[in-house]
Amino acid sequence: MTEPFGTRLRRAMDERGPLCVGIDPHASLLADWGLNDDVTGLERFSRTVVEAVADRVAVVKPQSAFFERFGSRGVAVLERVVEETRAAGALVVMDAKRGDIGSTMAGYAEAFLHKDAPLFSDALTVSPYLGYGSLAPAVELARESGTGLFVLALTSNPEGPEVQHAVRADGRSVAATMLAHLAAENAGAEPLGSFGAVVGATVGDLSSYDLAINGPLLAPGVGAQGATPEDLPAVFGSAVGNVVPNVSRGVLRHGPDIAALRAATAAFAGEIRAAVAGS
Ligand SMILES: O=c1ccn([C@@H]2O[C@H](COP(=O)(O)O)[C@@H](O)[C@H]2O)c(=O)[nH]1
Repeated sequence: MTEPFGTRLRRAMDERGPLCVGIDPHASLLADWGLNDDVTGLERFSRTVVEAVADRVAVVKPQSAFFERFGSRGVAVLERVVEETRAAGALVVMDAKRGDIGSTMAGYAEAFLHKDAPLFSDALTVSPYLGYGSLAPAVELARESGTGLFVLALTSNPEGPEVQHAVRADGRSVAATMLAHLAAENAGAEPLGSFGAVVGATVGDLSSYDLAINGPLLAPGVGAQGATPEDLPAVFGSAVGNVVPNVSRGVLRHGPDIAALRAATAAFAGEIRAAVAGS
């Protein structure tokens, strides 16, 4: 029986620190690395990042969009990235942001969370904006396969609040409702639940939100989007110990040199550790 994702993630965070490095092969980054904007460039880029970081960070988050844009050959590269990352000891959070009616959601869940799937990942980002209940097949399969979900709650982009801050008839915001659903999923889980929220490090004051969901908080926005490791304690308060900060371009812009990628990763990891320890 596979250990639950939350258990595996807690251990990885304790051993390696909480940093998640994102693999986002933007066309502009491929060019900066001297690579062509084609499948060969994609493969060289992403496997270089895996070699540089997957043996030292807790989590790697491939951004599926940048692989899908090359069609089946790009997805084949993504399969190798997942396999090599897991072999090097990091957990893979597949950032594919899937969300659909329940019957179709079952298909997406099979694609990423079934142990025999070519893209089997430790966790998947999902969108609850067809209604949280539409995610039920993914929750069920995640429980069976020892994987996890990260549900978009308070995203890092400036457009998010128009949906996520909207107030429901019961007076709760949409985002607070998602957090409450996650707290219910994770009730009783130890040391950490497997059902996390995506909460951007850029979103500012979260004091009106209950982030105590007993699950991980994936926090994109550090680096290129303007948030810093020092911002984390103020944004996440007492939940900061469960935060998995993601940095993609902030690390990737230092490539293709492996030593430079590792130095940038170590610098972010150190700043995050110091900020969390001092909070
Ligand atoms: O709210 C969200 C949810 C996901 N993301 C993703 O994280 C990375 C951020 O990349 P940076 O280069 O560090 O800005 C990217 O894959 C986004 O799709 C997010 O930014 N915000």
